[in-house]
Amino acid sequence: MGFQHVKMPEQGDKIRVQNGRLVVTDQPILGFIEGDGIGVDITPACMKVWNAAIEKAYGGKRKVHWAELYLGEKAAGIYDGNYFPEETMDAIKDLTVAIKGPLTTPVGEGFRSLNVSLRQTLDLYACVRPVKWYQGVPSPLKSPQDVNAVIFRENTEDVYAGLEYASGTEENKKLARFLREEMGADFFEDAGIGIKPISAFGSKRLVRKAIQYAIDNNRSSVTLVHKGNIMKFTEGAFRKWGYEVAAEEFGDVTITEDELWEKYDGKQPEGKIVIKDRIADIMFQLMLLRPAEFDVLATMNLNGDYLSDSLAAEVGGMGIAPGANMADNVAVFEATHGTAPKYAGQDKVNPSSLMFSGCMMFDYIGWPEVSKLIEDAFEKVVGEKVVTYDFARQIEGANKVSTSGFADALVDAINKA
Ligand SMILES: NC(=O)C1=CN([C@@H]2O[C@H](COP(=O)(O)OP(=O)(O)OC[C@H]3O[C@@H](n4cnc5c(N)ncnc54)[C@H](OP(=O)(O)O)[C@@H]3O)[C@@H](O)[C@H]2O)C=CC1
Ligand SMILES: O=C(O)CCC(=O)C(=O)O
Ligand SMILES: [Mg+2]
Repeated sequence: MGFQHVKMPEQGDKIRVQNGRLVVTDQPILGFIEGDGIGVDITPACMKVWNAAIEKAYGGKRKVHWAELYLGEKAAGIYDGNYFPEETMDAIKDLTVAIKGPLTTPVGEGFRSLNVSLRQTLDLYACVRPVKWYQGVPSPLKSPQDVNAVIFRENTEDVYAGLEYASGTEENKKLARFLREEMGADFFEDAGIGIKPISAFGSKRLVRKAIQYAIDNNRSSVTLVHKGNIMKFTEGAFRKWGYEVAAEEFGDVTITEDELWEKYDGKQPEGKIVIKDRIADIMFQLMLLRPAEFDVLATMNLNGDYLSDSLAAEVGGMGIAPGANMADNVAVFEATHGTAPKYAGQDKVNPSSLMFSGCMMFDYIGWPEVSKLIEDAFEKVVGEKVVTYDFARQIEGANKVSTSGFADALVDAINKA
């Protein structure tokens, strides 16, 4: 495949998918996108840590050949103002696996989110965000070790679908007229209008992936999070479709919460995953007060976006929350946080969110030794109170270091492991 600006490494092999399984050689090519804002700080820092852990784990037998791809401001500089070059999409499809830094989205005006466009263009329908506590990390909870959840957030529809019509525009007036005259709707004259599509197809494939993950990883429950009491035919339908997938496709390994009590007196039977649901507002309280009751969470797009940042706060904050955008055959790993513009270029922020997204990526390609080394090094370094500013402000007597200083401390710990 010929590219205009993307330079594929001279060595290395593209990851392939055969019969639904990844084929990864010892010399894979992985795509990376630096990202806007603090991308310039965290991406090089993470590269150092990832490469050191790979070298340590495999002693030179395995190596990643990195291919830089472009989105956002860096892309605009290279592709004549184009923030979202098509060849980046082609390259990600070609490479199958990539990792990206955060990308800026203007608020209330300007272009649509590049992150959302990426997810929709590549149909990366599941945003997977594990939330767990590491020893030594500061937390506002009394028992942060009880937090061990994995959010499966639908990533392509909901109010993120881009069906939004600004107040005062012709399109808005046309739609408002239709809604009033044909549908009997009533709302203020000058309302901006957004449409929230939630489909059976999108909901079911997301919940299917969440249940499959729970099966593959020995998880005990999948909770469908929704506001179905208010938005009955979108969020309520998500709940209904979620239970349908569980019953129709995983009936032999799942039970509902009602069945748990009616048939098993509340004692979870061996080999069964409990499917339950909670209304979104109470879910935020439950995850603070009784996080141990929750495991895999399946959400629509907006609820999952909110819940991700809220849960991150329970285990150290945005600086440590990893994630992945996944389809069945393509995956783009990324931090949960954004571009934190006020810190851009200051070598200040915590690189751990992107770093742990990388760990998810190495697990995904079948190199778990790499993530194990990084996780162990992280606990060792943080245990010695060597931390970036975000943790330092929550830890008494911390030794505050820069982004690159933290990466260097991790590399040192990895080399000594
Ligand atoms: N996937 C993506 O690419 C995403 C992109 N965005 C985009 O990012 C831009 C900024 O969004 P905003 O809402 O400010 O959210 P951000 O996540 O960028 O930043 C919010 C705050 O979170 C903390 N934070 C974020 N990253 C880190 C880190 N690595 N280490 C330590 N602390 C961190 C900082 O807190 P403090 O101020 O307390 O120090 C920061 O001010 C917007 O354009 C938004 O659209 C947002 C989310 C995801
Ligand atoms: O696309 C964006 O700018 C924000 C996306 C976001 O907040 C997220 O995916 O968590
Ligand atoms: Mg978000």
